[in-house]
Amino acid sequence: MQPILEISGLTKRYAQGPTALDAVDLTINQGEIFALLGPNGAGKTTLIGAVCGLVRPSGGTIRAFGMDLAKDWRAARARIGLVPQEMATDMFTKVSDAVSYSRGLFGLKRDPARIESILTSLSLWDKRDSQIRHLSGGMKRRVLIAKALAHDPDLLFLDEPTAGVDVELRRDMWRQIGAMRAAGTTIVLTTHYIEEAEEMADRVGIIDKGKLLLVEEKRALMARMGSIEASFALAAPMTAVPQALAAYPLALSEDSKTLTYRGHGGADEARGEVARLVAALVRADIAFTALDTHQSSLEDIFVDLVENKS
Ligand SMILES: Nc1ncnc2c1ncn2[C@@H]1O[C@H](COP(=O)(O)OP(=O)(O)OP(=O)(O)O)[C@@H](O)[C@H]1O
Repeated sequence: MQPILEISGLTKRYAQGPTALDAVDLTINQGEIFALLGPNGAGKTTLIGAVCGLVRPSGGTIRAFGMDLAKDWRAARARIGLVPQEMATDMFTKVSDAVSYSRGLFGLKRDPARIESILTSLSLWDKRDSQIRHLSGGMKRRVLIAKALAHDPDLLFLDEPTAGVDVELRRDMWRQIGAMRAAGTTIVLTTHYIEEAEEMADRVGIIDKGKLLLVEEKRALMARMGSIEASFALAAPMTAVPQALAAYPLALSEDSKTLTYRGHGGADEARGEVARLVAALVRADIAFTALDTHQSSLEDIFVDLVENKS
């Protein structure tokens, strides 16, 4: 895959604050959805700000589309879109004017057909003549996305796109983001909703206290660090794990009534292993009355990583 953004040794020390970014190296590939995960204050917004020209780095380099941002700033920035956390637009502006204006900021000609297409794709066309202040919180979020798309960026940053929105709108936003990727846009989003990264990202980066702790394919990460626990409630208590099941990592509870399996791997592997174990129990004539399984999620992995480093 072609790198579209190459960040190297990026450091930001705020004068009156902490080291918000500490020598971050990160490459974003063309066409991917990359989720940057981290707790509050981890440095996510600072990282986006450095790429989008809102934060002046203390050190390091950023190359976008092969251009050094420090030198070819304007040309590189023209191909980058940013959906910020908060709206800085004049609330009295009409939706379509706000989006047109954003396009104009990048020196592009007016293009009413393009604005219509963006507004339609975000279900905002009906609201095109409404002043932004009259829109619901969810609609305002969509306006932020429309404004970021107005100059047809190739690389789009979304800073906490679904913070504080209801579940329905969140799912809708995920669909929208999926559609943008399908249309060829590379997407970097920050989130502290792990479910969001789990649902959408191709790759995940975990940042904490300004340091990038890990960058990995989501599937590989979940397969490498994932785990599964399966507990069998036994029909009859047993005194020890039978020899026939010695090959499985099993533990018997103190009351001898529950047999628990703890294994590692991704969802598919884990399901296969539990299915084999069930067959082995049946062959060994061990009856159980209930089976309870827990598959670790990206959330468990994230908590493990961030807690172990702090
Ligand atoms: N303008 C600033 N001046 C001083 N310190 C700052 C400034 N902006 C951010 N910080 C600090 O830098 C650190 C990183 O902040 P940043 O906003 O990048 O984190 P974040 O991961 O985006 O957090 P959140 O999820 O809460 O938005 C925090 O400790 C924050 O307090």
